[in-house]
Amino acid sequence: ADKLPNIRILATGGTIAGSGATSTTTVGYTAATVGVQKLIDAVPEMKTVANVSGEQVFQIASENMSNEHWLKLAKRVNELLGQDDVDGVVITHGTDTLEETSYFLNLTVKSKKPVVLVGSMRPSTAISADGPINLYNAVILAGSPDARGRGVLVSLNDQISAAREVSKTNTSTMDTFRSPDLGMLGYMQGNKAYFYRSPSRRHTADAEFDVSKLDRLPQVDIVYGYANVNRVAVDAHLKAGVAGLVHAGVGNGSLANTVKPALVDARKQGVMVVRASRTGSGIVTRNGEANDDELDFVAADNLSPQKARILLMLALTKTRDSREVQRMFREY
Ligand SMILES: NC(=O)C[C@H](N)C(=O)O
Repeated sequence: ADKLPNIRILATGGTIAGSGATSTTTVGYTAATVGVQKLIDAVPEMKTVANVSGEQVFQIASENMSNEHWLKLAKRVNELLGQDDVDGVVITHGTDTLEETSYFLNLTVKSKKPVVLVGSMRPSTAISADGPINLYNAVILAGSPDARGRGVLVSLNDQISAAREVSKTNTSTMDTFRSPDLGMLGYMQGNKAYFYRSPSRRHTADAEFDVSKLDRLPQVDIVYGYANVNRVAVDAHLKAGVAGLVHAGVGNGSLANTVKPALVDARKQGVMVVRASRTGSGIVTRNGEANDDELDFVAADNLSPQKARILLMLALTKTRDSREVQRMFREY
């Protein structure tokens, strides 16, 4: 067993650690009830592919994920990856915000060692639960030399995806994790990881963000665009003292006449404004549907509003200069 990789499993909750009333309960179950040792014991096959040990970092349904959870997790991952006796980390996580935690770690983990996020769509008590096979594959992936240096990875449903691109796209099917337009990085098949490409934006060891000394992050919120929208939400966030706002606009990040003046007011008060899109794919062009140079706004590139929020929070830990923030949105 000497040559097997040492993989630490950090458990955070979610449906993968959920249980239902019966084996046919696949909705209306309770997330985050099963502890990490039980998750490991359910997949004894892992012992043949890695030396696995577990640790419960917290135990929540991922709709309750917070900045504080992220800081705690990032610090722990960095601590572990700094140890010679840890070759990779697997994080079990609820699927609702899995894409957000992955991108946060993609920007804050300081190592080339593999970090793999995994979840499931069916609770552990269900017929054909997907958690055990997903966990098994995630452990193999985290122990694969080929996974090194590719940024934080997400693996469910026999697929490998990049933290920056992947999103939960369906409320309940097992093929819910997709990277619209850009596609996955590879497959898990026959106990092996197969890669076909790598993310091209900066990440992990090459990222400039450092959360090691932070115990909170700047407040950044999202406001949504839709027909008949008004400025109430922007004003409320402004009043609450937000440091940044991501506008999940229609189309190419368009701003309604009713909302634009509110965002201009926000910017004048020092709030950083990022224009994103609610469409789910594509680039929000700088100076496209709004004159960002003149308004001093930032365009989100092709980051979803929820991922733009994460990059903006981390950007605001380093700068209050909108051009510098725009540079980061080009590079990460
Ligand atoms: N499938 C899941 O994991 C959903 C659950 N609500 C969670 O994100 O924790």
